[in-house]
Amino acid sequence: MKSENYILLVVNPIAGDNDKSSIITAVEYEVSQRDYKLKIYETTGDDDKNTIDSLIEEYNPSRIIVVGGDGTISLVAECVYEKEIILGIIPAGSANGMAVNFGIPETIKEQIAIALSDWTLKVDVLFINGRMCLHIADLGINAELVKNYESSGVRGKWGYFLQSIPTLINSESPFHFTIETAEGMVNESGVLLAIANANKFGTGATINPNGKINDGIFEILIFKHLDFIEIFKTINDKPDMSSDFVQVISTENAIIRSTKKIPFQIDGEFIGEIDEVKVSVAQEKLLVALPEKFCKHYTFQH
Ligand SMILES: Nc1ncnc2c1ncn2[C@@H]1O[C@H](COP(=O)(O)OP(=O)(O)OP(=O)(O)O)[C@@H](O)[C@H]1O
Repeated sequence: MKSENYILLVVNPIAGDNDKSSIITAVEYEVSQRDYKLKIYETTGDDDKNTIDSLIEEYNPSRIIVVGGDGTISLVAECVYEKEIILGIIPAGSANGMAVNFGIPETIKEQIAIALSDWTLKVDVLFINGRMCLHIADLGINAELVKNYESSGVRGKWGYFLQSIPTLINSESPFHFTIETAEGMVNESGVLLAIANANKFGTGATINPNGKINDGIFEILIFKHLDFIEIFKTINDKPDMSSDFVQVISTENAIIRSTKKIPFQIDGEFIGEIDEVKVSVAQEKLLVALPEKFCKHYTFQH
């Protein structure tokens, strides 16, 4: 193990379809101004988790900064889970839902300053059918959108939007769900069941305004019908949380069953069609460098 103070920079060269060299140069400069050494690792898409685990063993970094999309952030989150290694995020993917949710600003300069700062927060993570979820998973129409978007070949928010109209028209919704928690059993039909650790979709739409990222609970939201006016309001940050539009269950553990297999996504990655989901929360297990305002907000609420 190396004795110097290292930061590991994990770069996904294909994320978001854009060149990362100016970001790497800017990070190199900022790190050189501090008392750190930098080790850069470019992901290959093949066995990256094992390689990053070995680099952690070898370099003992105090911080890992990710330049990539939600998929790369999740990958590194698995590597630093329950460790005292700070995760820094420089969003460079196609949708960047986690960065939106963490209130990370748009400019690279600010993003680097935050990724290197001492403002950190320990956040909850969810485990859903054994997979880590930092942000939001869902069953139903949004997962169908993610699936159609991934297979469309059109990247970015525009591609996501283009897919939404045929998906909404062709969907087999409503779906029928049974939700089992320590509090009891709930039966409900809806077009979308979201499992939310946080409160925004990758598109920026607020679906869970009361969600807190470090409270040791998660929310299950069953949207009963997706009417276009309500979707529009939700995207504009004024969600209708009335009970005829959405039912909300807050809990620590749940088993969700559906009468038929339906599309399922975690953190923007389409997983498959399933009819049973087991969810639990692990409180404050991931140490993330976040904007000062965001950290203060959650520290004082907690
Ligand atoms: N060098 C590489 N070549 C090809 N694929 C790679 C490489 N490095 C990582 N990947 C793949 O990139 C994906 C993660 O991309 P990430 O989510 O970070 O960015 P993204 O642009 O938002 O992508 P997506 O739109 O697919 O979510 C993983 O599927 C991973 O296997």
